Amino acid sequence: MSELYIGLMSGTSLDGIDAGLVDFSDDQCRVVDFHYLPFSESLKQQIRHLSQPEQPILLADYGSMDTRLGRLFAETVIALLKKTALSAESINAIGSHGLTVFHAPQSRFPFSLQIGDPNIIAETTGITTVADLRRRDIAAQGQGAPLVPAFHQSFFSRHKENFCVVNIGGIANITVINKDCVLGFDTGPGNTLMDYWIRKNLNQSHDRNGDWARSGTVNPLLLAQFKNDPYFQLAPAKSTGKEYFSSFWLEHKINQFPELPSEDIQATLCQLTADTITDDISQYAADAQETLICGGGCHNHHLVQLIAENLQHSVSSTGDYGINPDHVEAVAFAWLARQTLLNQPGNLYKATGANAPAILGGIYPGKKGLSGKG
Ligand SMILES: Nc1ncnc2c1ncn2[C@@H]1O[C@H](COP(=O)(O)OP(=O)(O)OP(=O)(O)O)[C@@H](O)[C@H]1O
Ligand SMILES: CC(=O)N[C@H]1[C@@H]2OC[C@@H](O2)[C@@H](O)[C@@H]1O[C@H](C)C(=O)O
Repeated sequence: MSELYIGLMSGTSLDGIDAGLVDFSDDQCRVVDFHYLPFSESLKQQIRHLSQPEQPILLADYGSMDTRLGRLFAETVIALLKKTALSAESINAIGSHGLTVFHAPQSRFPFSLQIGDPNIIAETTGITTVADLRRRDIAAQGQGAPLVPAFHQSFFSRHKENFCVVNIGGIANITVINKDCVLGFDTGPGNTLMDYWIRKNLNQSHDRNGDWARSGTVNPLLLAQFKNDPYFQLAPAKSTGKEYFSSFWLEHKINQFPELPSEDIQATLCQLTADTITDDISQYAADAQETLICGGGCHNHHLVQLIAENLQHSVSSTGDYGINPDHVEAVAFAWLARQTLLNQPGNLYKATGANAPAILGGIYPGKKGLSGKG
């Protein structure tokens, strides 16, 4: 008998919505189907505007975007179900990450804000929806992020021991798994700064295969200036976001390099992402035997090559261990919803820095309430 969950993820790259339908029966994790709904350019711009730390925003814009994204998340689920010909009744629950508009775990009143109203998802699809998955961990003094390390441990440690998983989305995060401990934290920028820079200079959404970065030359002075940022020196637990590694961050750092060709800046940003990931692997996972990569950055061949050059051990894709690298985050949120409905903790509290394991999220019942599927 199948045990079906849907994971919904929209990450810091603001590219669109990932929806994964996952079967967890027999303690397995099988991706049955996947659907991706890309955001239009104008929607991306409006979301970017909402998550600019320096700009005032209207509460009305915030509220209507919460509704608009809730509807888009629901639409994505319906499109996914249509593909599979499965009914809403056959799905146990949806785990919805929402879209992070601001992450401030270190502020005086720490918070992490995800939007995409889960009431609308549950009402429209009829499926019980688990959402708001970060704030319970923050309430327990944690960072509220990253949350995927618990899933990485649960799934990938069946196949391996002594390894790292690196997710390279807008922000990059790492999970270190060995016999003695499991660690997980954000290493810093993944693709977000490279995406910004190529959008500004070449009007492209991302640096396809890393070809533009490869065409430039790394500037060692600028690289040192980037790496000088205090975030990289912080000990875990730590997490960050694109409100910190922002266009302002980059523009401020490159101010002193007005003559530098734009492709050299891209090359230096790519090196920064690679080096900060591998410096953390060397520091926190010195005896790891393999690094598995997932997230959109795995398609940036130049970046993956730089990572592999920096490491002494092999670098592979999570696809080699059963999960397509573009699916891992959505699958993890399906798993987190299941954890919550099973009354199990979802946070790896030593990774997030919380003071205890926590059952994460709010539950928005589907058409059948909480007693049955859907
Ligand atoms: N072919 C490609 N070549 C280079 N980079 C790519 C390619 N395809 C995707 N990417 C990069 O991957 C990014 C999307 O990655 P992903 O979907 O994992 O991010 P996310 O889930 O939004 O982020 P996060 O994990 O931080 O929440 C794109 O913005 C782009 O920078
Ligand atoms: C606040 C927030 O949305 N953080 C994201 C982001 O994207 C990557 C990294 O920064 C990670 O900390 C997290 O996402 C993954 C899914 C996580 O929580 O594990």
